[in-house]
Amino acid sequence: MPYQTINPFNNKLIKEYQTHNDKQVEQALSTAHALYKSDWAQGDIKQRIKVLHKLSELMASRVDELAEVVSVEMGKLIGQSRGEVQICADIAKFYAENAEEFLKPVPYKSDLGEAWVEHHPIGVIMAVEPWNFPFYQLMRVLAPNLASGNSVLVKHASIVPHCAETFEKLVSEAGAPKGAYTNLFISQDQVASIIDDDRVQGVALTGSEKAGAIVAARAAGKLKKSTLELGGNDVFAVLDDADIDHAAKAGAQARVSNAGQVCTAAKRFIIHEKVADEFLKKFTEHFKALKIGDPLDKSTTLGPLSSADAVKTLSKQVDDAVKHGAKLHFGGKKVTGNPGNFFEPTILTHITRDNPAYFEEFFGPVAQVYIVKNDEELVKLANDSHYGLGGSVFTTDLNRARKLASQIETGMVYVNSPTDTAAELPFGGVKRSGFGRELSDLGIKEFVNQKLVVLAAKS
Ligand SMILES: NC(=O)C1=CN([C@@H]2O[C@H](COP(=O)(O)OP(=O)(O)OC[C@H]3O[C@@H](n4cnc5c(N)ncnc54)[C@H](O)[C@@H]3O)[C@@H](O)[C@H]2O)C=CC1
Ligand SMILES: CCCCCC(=O)O
Repeated sequence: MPYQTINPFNNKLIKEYQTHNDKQVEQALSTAHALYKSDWAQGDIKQRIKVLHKLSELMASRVDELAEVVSVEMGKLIGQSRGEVQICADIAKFYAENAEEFLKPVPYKSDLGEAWVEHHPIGVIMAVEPWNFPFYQLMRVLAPNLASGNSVLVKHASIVPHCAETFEKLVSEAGAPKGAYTNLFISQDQVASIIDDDRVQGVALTGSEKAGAIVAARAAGKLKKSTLELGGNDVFAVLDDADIDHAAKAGAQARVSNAGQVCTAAKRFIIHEKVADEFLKKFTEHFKALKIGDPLDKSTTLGPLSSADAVKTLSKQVDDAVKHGAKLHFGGKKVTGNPGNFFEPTILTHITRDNPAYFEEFFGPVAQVYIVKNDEELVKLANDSHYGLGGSVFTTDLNRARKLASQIETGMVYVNSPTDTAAELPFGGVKRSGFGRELSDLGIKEFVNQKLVVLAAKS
């Protein structure tokens, strides 16, 4: 698959990038491994933290320039792209300020003697990343691993090569030595060969279930650990005591942000029957008010999908859902008369469990609305999913919210807010949404050797 920059707003090809051959891959792997063996990785963490501080400063000082690269290449609204660049700067700064603390030796009380756990890098990590947050997904894997001393090789999605190349240049400009972070324009087969190589000790993937299953199986076959952050079908639950104006506005935004192409987007809206009519009316009003257009235009509130294929997939999913009995409450079609990859904001209701849509993730501005009688029905419906990534509960009763948050089978639950992300908070899911955690203290320990040392009490 070629690495191409095609602007989703008008489908114009901007640039095609040269792929890397096997000789170049070997060179990258050899350089990354040699760096892992060097004082850079094995020595004082301070030299690595200095690079993360610089990387954070570089990104924070170039928000507008970098945001435009994102919006032109994958269609994100310019304001949201700025937010993505800023959180990347925040993540680099977070690990610069906290990695030393996270990785310091941890003492253990034992009768066997003085005991502690040290944290050591394990080698070269292969990262496979998607297009939907083209800088954030890279920073999420680079920052903790650069801090711990692992070298990172990255295969980015084939539709965001300019983002991939730009990020690699930023890491180098921040002072990282060659081999610390290497972007590879390579094939899926080349990814498999890299995973097989003994110098690679871990694999991190964000993307689809299909890709995750293939890549994690390859890693497991070579007894290597992987972390997976995959699809989601997150609930947005609105209880009978919720602030409906707030929930309707937050819900619409949570569904259409990044044109709905977010693994933790609100996708299944589960509404208490007492407030269903009011919520649906207000939610629909917000969808009606959306303005499609150029992601670079600040007045645009709904951008294009990342590719023409993404529109085709979403359109077929909506048509199939209706064929199987779903009601099209609003929208439902590709936007015509426009060269861009635009799909109407859409609301589907009356989806029964035998409708394929019931279990499907819609990676676009398509909301599924369900109505329940009580909290018990809500939890049953919420957990009746192959996925388990994030979720939100809107209510004014926080005790009720705490109980529901504990009962919903996902990796993350937000109360009175859409699912979000921050450097200091773990991110990840369960079931077919994957395993492992990124960010926070959990993210930096996924690919370190947590080595026990014991000074025996009795010789
Ligand atoms: N969890 C998340 O944040 C994301 C989830 N997705 C899910 O993935 C679906 C498709 O989006 P895509 O970007 O096409 O996801 P994808 O899973 O096809 O691609 C993600 C990354 O994995 C790579 N990849 C795919 N198959 C591979 C293989 N066999 N071996 C090695 N690398 C492989 C891709 O080239 C890309 O770099 C979306 O509809 C959504 O369900 C997509 C983007 C982000
Ligand atoms: C702002 C939320 C980030 C979600 C990243 C993802 O879709 O994998």
